[in-house]
Amino acid sequence: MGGVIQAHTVEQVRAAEAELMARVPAGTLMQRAAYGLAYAVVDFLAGAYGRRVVLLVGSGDNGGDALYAGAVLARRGAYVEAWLLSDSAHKGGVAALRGAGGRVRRTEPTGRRAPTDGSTGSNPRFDVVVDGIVGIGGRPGLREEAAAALDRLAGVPLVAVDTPSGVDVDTGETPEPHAVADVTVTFGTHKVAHLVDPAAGAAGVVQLVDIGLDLPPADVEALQAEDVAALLPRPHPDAQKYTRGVVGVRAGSATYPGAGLLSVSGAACGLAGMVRYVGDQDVHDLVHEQHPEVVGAGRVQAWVVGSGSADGAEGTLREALADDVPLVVDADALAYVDLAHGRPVVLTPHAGELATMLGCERVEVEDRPLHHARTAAERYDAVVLLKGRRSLVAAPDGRVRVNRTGTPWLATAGAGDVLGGVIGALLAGGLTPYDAASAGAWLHGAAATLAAQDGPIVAGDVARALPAVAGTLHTSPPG
Ligand SMILES: NC(=O)C1=CN([C@@H]2O[C@H](COP(=O)(O)OP(=O)(O)OC[C@H]3O[C@@H](n4cnc5c(N)ncnc54)[C@H](O)[C@@H]3O)[C@@H](O)[C@H]2O)[C@@H](O)CC1
Ligand SMILES: [K+]
Repeated sequence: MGGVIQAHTVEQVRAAEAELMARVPAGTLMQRAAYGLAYAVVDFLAGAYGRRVVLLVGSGDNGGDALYAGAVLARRGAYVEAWLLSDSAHKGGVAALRGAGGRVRRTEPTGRRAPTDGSTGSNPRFDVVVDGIVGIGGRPGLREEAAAALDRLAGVPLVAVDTPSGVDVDTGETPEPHAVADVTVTFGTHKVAHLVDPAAGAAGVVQLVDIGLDLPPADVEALQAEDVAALLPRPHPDAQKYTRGVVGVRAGSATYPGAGLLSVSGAACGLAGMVRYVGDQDVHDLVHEQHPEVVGAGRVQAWVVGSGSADGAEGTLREALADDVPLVVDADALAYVDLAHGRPVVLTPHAGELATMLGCERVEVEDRPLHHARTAAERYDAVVLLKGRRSLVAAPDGRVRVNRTGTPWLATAGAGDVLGGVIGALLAGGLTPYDAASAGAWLHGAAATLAAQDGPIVAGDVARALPAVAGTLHTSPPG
């Protein structure tokens, strides 16, 4: 697929690096990385001359990248000071920085303060910290010296080399202290920690420097607009409403009528040929007021079940399962998800609901979202969309798509109901559960961002913005 962002594991990166290193002169990859890093820092600082740069340097090649980049910056007129956080540091890098006029200092032993200008609080001395403490060779967490140096430099913008030091690169978990970057400059490919929260939240803006690696397909990826555009169903020139797919909604109840209405609003985004609503008569009337095109019971190609279904969730799910079609199972119906075993299903829990499904605490899901989304997808043999800042769509075979669209304004009541509806429309349009969930999450986040341009939003605004977002993806019929 066109622009899809792939995130590889450390093992995959190491293998690709070894293969490439065998074919190019020694040091080539590090030079490519260092130049890419140096120019990203120049870009970040809008220049090099006269800028003050501090490098935090660990014992490995991540520190080597920082030192060589520091040499480039020093040659371009920056004041560059390296703080070596360990007894050993990349020798060639240290020599290069010294040769370019940079300063190299060993930090005080563990527990003592890092070298400073004597000032306290923020560090007006430096314009940027380059975090070369650890990269893909690091264990999660920071040694005391590294943590102390970061504390000392708190408030200074930080550019991370390859990854923010201290995060778990392959899982995106952040169990220990770690660096928090404004920009992360990574090499060869994205790593899982750049896409998956909570680590992604510590990576800032991620810039990729191509160093020529040849990589296999990744298990973790993020769709871009062009990928979503390629997935969306388009009406065939001789389409009629039934061939475009009919999505049915069984959601809402006398207690929660709005959930039914919002699920329908998402389903009525225009990407399916028809929307049916089956449920409480009062909800039906409410739906009709706002969506006169919605019809009642009949054949569907996909069901959306569970939002606001309250006590009726189990019965509603059983009724939907009587039709042999794909389903979106949300909210109250998630408690009965075993009934849907073996069916093509998208489950759409938030962290609390997933915790209940897996018999663990919500905080465990929030700390390890990738692990728990994958576990649930395997256990329930279903596509699991774990909702969050970076929603994850996990397939039973271990593949995961991370959604990067959206806005904090999307944290609003009923937004999840709209999401279920959109995914249902895409299922009815013939997408696989994995594609429907990931494209639906992308559209939903993008619609929220569009709607929030004019100020705070409610869930209905997200639904209303969906057709415009689909329009930006050129979903007009062919011909
Ligand atoms: N291998 C390659 O071909 C390339 C590697 N590059 C750079 O090299 C990095 C990987 O280098 P390395 O394999 O040397 O590993 P790192 O530099 O990431 O870290 C390993 C070193 O850090 C120490 N360490 C591990 N965990 C730590 C912790 N929590 N706190 C403090 N120290 C810790 C280890 O003792 C080890 O010496 C990449 O992230 C990238 O920045 C780039 O130069 C591009 C090419
Ligand atoms: K780093």
